[in-house]
Amino acid sequence: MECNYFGQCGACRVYEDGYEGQLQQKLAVNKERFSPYYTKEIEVFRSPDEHYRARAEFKIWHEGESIHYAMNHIEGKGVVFVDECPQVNEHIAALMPKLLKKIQEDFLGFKLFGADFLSSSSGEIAVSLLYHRKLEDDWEVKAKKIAKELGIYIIGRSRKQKVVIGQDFITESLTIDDKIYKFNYIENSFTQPNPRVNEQMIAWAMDVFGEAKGDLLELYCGAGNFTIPFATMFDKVLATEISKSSINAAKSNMTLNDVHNIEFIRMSVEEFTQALKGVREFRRMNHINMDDYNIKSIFVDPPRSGMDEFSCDFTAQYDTIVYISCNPETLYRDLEILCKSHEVAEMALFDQFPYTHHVEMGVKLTRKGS
Ligand SMILES: C[S@@+](CC[C@H](N)C(=O)[O-])C[C@H]1O[C@@H](n2cnc3c(N)ncnc32)[C@H](O)[C@@H]1O
Repeated sequence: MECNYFGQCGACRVYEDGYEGQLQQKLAVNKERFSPYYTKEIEVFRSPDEHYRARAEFKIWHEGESIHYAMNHIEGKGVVFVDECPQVNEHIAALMPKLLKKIQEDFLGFKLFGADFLSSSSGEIAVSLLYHRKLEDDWEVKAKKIAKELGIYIIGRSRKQKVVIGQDFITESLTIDDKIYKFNYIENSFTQPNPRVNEQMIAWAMDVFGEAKGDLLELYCGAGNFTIPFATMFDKVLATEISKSSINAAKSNMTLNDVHNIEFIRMSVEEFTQALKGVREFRRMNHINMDDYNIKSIFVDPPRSGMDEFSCDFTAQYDTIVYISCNPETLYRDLEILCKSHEVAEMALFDQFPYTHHVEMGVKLTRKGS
């Protein structure tokens, strides 16, 4: 990857052996880490080695009359100006300088401190501009002009204010095993950053569930990224997620893909497990009869913090567990609990974050003795 700021901005690190070398380092670290639970080959899924990110967040740095995109310096030495970025997809890369120029020409830079880009693979882009000031009508007039000239959506955000120019979502298409799925991605909500690796993660998860029958329970479902493809292979899917905007997007994605066998519930994992145990009653669960479900398989994709002990014990009730993790350290911690009753049958490494030490891991667990 050609980059003028390699090893300086907080987004990437220098690896002497290029993309393949850094991937092999990450693989070696994780083989060693997970060796108490898995000694077979870890399946590896590569990323494109540039233009792989469909979303990116930059600071806006003011220097005299001019403004720059910026990232924190990796060693905490202030900021690094980022005039171009080979990590972001081609559409964001092409837009970045044009947008900055328009912001300066139209005086939209006053108290602007951040710009977040969200793009589909086909080039639809929503940009969130983050301000330390109230956005008045004249801001909206100018932002509308820029949005039209650049063919993008702009979302102006400041304290307790959100002004949407156009719309606050883009629509992404993912191809999984030759089938195309469409997803509305909402600005300011979780989406997987690397679409080509995301497609491989979903295909892998479907593959390792294999012949699993009956219904599926999914925790941390986001906007239905895995749920909607899973719905093609299970009779029914019950999926929960804490974020209201993600659950709303998940419901619209179900319609977008003409899928009807998913029940999305907005609930934290902690609330959901309390509801199932009868510890607390939730109106949001009133229309769900758990006796209608025949769940033997569970899919979890928690945030970096992983699951807590209670959620792991809950998950261990099910015979087949597929766990996707963006943090191998918390995955390892959770495996210490899950592997009391289960064993790791498959493990994969997805290089979702090239040129960083981060990886995404996938694990399939089956009940011991089954
Ligand atoms: C790594 S993301 C995965 C989302 C989705 N599976 C995807 O592929 O886009 C983790 C998700 O867990 C949700 N989340 C975080 N804490 C939660 C909790 N305590 N209970 C339920 N969902 C939670 C977040 O809102 C986020 O959507």
